[in-house]
Amino acid sequence: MIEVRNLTKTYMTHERGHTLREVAKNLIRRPMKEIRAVNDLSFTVEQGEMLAFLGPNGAGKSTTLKMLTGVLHPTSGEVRALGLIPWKQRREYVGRIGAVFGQKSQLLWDIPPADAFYMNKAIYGVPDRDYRATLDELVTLLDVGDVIRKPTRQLSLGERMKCEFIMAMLHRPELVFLDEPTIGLDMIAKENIRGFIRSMNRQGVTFILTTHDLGDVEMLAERVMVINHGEIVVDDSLGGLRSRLGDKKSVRLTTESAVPDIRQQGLSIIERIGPLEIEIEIDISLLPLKRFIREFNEAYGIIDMAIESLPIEAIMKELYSEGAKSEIAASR
Ligand SMILES: Nc1ncnc2c1ncn2[C@@H]1O[C@H](COP(=O)(O)OP(=O)(O)OP(=O)(O)O)[C@@H](O)[C@H]1O
Repeated sequence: MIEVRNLTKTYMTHERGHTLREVAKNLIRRPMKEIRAVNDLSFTVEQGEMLAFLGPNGAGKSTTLKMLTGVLHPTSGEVRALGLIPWKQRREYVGRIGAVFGQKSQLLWDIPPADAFYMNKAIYGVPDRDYRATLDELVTLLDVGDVIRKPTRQLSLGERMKCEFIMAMLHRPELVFLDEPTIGLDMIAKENIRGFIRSMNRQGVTFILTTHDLGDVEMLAERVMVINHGEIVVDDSLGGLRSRLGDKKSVRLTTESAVPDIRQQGLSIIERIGPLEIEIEIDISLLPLKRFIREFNEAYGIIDMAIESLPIEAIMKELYSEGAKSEIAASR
């Protein structure tokens, strides 16, 4: 469905300088600096996949998505999506893809979503019967029968996001790009939107999701691609990602005597919750749980304990930090 080969994008910007002297000098000379936002990306996405495309701020996600949607020309490399070259066959391509940006609205502020939907019908040339059938299905799925007739400015964020999804799906796109689709939503609204995305995915729609909300990733994605400094750091299933970084557990303990600042292989203190309460991270490949519990019980007397797999946040923190690349490469 999508084939990306050696995709690279460099931006040329003016160097400003750090000191006042440099800034003044650079105002006259205007030296240029090259920023390699995306560096030699190659990957494929199959039809029906749900790919989370992640990375820290400035990693190159938006730049990649802009090239995949055809808004931006690459400096070099190739993209073939739905059999088309996005930035060359843009008209045909746009008719087959959809996009939802949590921070940008496609609706019009003063008119009801129902009218904006009708405008999109005309823009995409959706036949009457298809339009009515799709609208009915989406409105029922998202439960927005009354909502779509109110002016957009009167809608809650959750209601507006549901309408943004209808707007993006009315022409039945095969491939949909989502950028922070649940940003700012409460838990119920997030779950509604995630449920909708899942049901569209079950119907065969391919999704590429960019988000900083790891709840979206855990609830939606099967495959996770992490980029940093414009390069792929990881491309794996969510389960594979967890095991790749070692079998880490978070242990919350209440003890009879305070646990001191200890240094032990496979163990690190995450947080001191109270004088006798502590959260510890354990890599059980280095420090088996049984041994940890025995030693801690003997030394500090365990009163209460809760063990959980390390949340995906912790895994992402490692991947987003400098040096993540070498760590992943070493674990391969
Ligand atoms: N138009 C531009 N001109 C110059 N540099 C740019 C431009 N757009 C992006 N960049 C730079 O390219 C790099 C990648 O930016 P990009 O917006 O793709 O990152 P991102 O992963 O989407 O980040 P975020 O999560 O913050 O949105 C950054 O260093 C950014 O400053």
